[in-house]
Amino acid sequence: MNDIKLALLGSEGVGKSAVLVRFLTKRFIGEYASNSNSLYHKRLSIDGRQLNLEIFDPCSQSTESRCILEEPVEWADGFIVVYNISDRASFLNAKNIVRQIKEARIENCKGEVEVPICLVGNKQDLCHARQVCEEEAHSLALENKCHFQEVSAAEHYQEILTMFIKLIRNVMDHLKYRADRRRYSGSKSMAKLINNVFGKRRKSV
Ligand SMILES: Nc1nc2c(ncn2[C@@H]2O[C@H](COP(=O)(O)OP(=O)(O)OP(=O)(O)O)[C@@H](O)[C@H]2O)c(=O)[nH]1
Repeated sequence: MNDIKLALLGSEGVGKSAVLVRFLTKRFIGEYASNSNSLYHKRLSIDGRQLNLEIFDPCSQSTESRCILEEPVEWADGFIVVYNISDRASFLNAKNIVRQIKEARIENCKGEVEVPICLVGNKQDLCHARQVCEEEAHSLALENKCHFQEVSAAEHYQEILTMFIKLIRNVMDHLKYRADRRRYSGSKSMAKLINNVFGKRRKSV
């Protein structure tokens, strides 16, 4: 069973919990009384593989909110960065969060730049009050090699499901790539070691 850890990040009130609850329960629940960070668990099967999914949903109002970007960035394998399409400030914050995730990964993971991220424009049903056009968000996603999806947690389930599945597949590929790279560099250093120990001797035989 593979463990996959995801974190939802974004400004207060953009609908992080609503997006997550839609994915987990297929339902939209208008208000959440949560005032603390939450960790959700879900088992699912993708491409014939059993996955153990853990999803971190931080609460913006919590006193622990200062660590919102510090801990999940090290902990998570993939990120869902949410903004509200009718709130430009939340988009600018999302942009900042994407940049911070990338910077933290470069620092913590020896220059690793590729991070599975999905940029999500929520509250698509409020398009009459739109402050962020789809093209602008799409360009931001392209620049940062992120997935991008506009959704409405209030109205639709399918887009949210598709978005999660895409991100999870991306995380699975990424984890496999990292494991292969580790194995390859491990076998390369083993080959070097063997060569150092036996190489010269072999020459002199
Ligand atoms: N119109 C509309 N409202 C939404 C949508 N998603 C969430 N909301 C509303 O936005 C408000 C905030 O939603 P939450 O899911 O609590 O947002 P959050 O980002 O988890 O908030 P914090 O935990 O405080 O950071 C609630 O009143 C939701 O009902 C949506 O797709 N459309």
